Amino acid sequence: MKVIRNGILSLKHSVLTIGAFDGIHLGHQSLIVKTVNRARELAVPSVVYTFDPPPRVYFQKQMLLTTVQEKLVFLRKLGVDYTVIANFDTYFLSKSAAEFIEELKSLAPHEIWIGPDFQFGKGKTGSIKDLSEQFNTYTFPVVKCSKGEIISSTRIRKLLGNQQQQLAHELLGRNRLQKID
Ligand SMILES: Cc1cc2nc3c(=O)[nH]c(=O)nc-3n(C[C@H](O)[C@H](O)[C@H](O)COP(=O)(O)O)c2cc1C
Ligand SMILES: Nc1ncnc2c1ncn2[C@@H]1O[C@H](COP(=O)(O)OP(=O)(O)OP(=O)(O)O)[C@@H](O)[C@H]1O
Repeated sequence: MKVIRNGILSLKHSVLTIGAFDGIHLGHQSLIVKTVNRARELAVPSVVYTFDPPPRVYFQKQMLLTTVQEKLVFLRKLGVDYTVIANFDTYFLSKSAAEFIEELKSLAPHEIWIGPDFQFGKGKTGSIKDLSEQFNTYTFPVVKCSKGEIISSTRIRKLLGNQQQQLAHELLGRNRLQKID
C-alpha cells in the first residue's frame, strides 16, 4: 500500500472511498472491502481518502480510537492500494465542497463508495448529491450490530466511556482483522 500524506496523488483510474474512518470498525471495514473488491473487478487501484485528526476529534475533542499508524496497518490488511491522508487543519477545513471535488478529480475515480449521510467541505455543505453530479457515486448500506443498532465511531466511544469494553471490541471487529493476517 502506498501512503500519500498531505500531497496530491494523480491516478488514471481508481475506485475511491472517503471518510474519517476512526476505529476502522465493522461498518468501515465492510465499506472499504467493497471499495477494494470493486477496484479489483475493474482492475484499477483502490484508494482510501482519510483525515488526520478525524474531524470529530478536531472540532469536538472526542476520543481518538485509532492513531494514523494503526489505521494504516488495518487499511493495508484490508488490501487497499493507496491511502491519502489529508492534514485536517484550518487550511484544509476551509476548502469549499466544490474545491474538494476538484481535487478528487486527480484520482480519476470510476466509482466512489460512501456510507449514508456523507458530508464534506467547509461548513459540511457538500452532499452525496454533489458528489454524484461529478462521479459515479454509490451509497453503501449501513452496517448494524446483531441487535439492529447502527455501528459508528461515536457509539464505540460512548461504549468505551461506559466501561462496555467487550461490545466496543466486538463492533471494532478486531478479531476479523486479525484473521486477515
Ligand atoms: C474539504 C473539507 C472541509 C471540511 N470542513 C468541515 C467543516 O467546516 N466543519 C465540519 O464540521 N466538518 C468539516 N469537514 C468534515 C466533514 O464534515 C466530514 O466529517 C468528513 O468529510 C469525513 O466524513 P465522515 O465524518 O463521514 O467520515 C470537512 C471535510 C472536507 C473534506
Ligand atoms: N455502520 C456503517 N455502515 C456503513 N458505512 C458506514 C458505517 N459507519 C460509517 N460508515 C461510512 O464510513 C465512512 C466514514 O465514516 P465516519 O468516519 O464518519 O464513521 P462514523 O462511524 O459514522 O463516525 P462518527 O460516529 O464519528 O460520525 C462514511 O462514508 C460513512 O458513511
